[in-house]
Amino acid sequence: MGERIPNNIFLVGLMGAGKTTVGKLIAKNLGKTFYDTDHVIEQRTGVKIPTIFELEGEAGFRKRETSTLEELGQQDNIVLATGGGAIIAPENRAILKEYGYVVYLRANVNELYLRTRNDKNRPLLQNVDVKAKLEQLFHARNPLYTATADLIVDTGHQPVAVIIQKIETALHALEPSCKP
Ligand SMILES: Nc1ncnc2c1ncn2[C@@H]1O[C@H](COP(=O)(O)OP(=O)(O)OP(=O)(O)O)[C@@H](O)[C@H]1O
Ligand SMILES: O=C(O)C1=C[C@@H](O)[C@@H](O)[C@H](O)C1
Ligand SMILES: [Mg+2]
Repeated sequence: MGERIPNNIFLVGLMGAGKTTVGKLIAKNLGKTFYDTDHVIEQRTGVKIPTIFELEGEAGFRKRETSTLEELGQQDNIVLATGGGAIIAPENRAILKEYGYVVYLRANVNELYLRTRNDKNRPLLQNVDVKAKLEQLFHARNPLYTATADLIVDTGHQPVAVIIQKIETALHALEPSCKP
């Protein structure tokens, strides 16, 4: 970790893990700029993510996600909420590892289900058995989030304030040269 640009915090985890919610507050507390790859992509295209999936397929969205990550990763002193699927591509994982301190917000499938079941802006969870889909995604992605993370924080049954406190405590405990 000593050779990495250490000022950025990248939040990873499944849909509903709380990356956007937690990221905004951490950025405010630490005086960093907040970005969310999903929102940046929506702003640039002028449409919501389900529309990008409809027009360009998941593959088209993933290309946009990688180029957005590449670009934002070059910035300094940011907190970045990544899309839930950003962890899939090896090149994305390399960007995350190289340019920031990676925090995995982990929650179990039941919790994620309760948080996402009524959301219409997550195309992968429309017209499917949401719990079964989340289970499949958890199974496929949990090892990748775990392997990529510098810090894992459980977010199930944890108020957002407690999650933020845990992350900030972990950051304070780091060597000064490794602190984001
Ligand atoms: N610790 C928590 N406890 C209870 N509810 C939470 C917690 N964290 C987030 N939520 C709620 O869960 C929902 C999803 O949170 P959020 O949008 O921050 O997740 P996300 O990780 O950014 O998801 P996505 O990958 O789809 O963008 C929101 O309604 C949010 O208020
Ligand atoms: O888990 C995923 O693959 C996704 C999560 C969201 O953040 C969005 O990036 C998109 O809906 C895909
Ligand atoms: Mg989000």
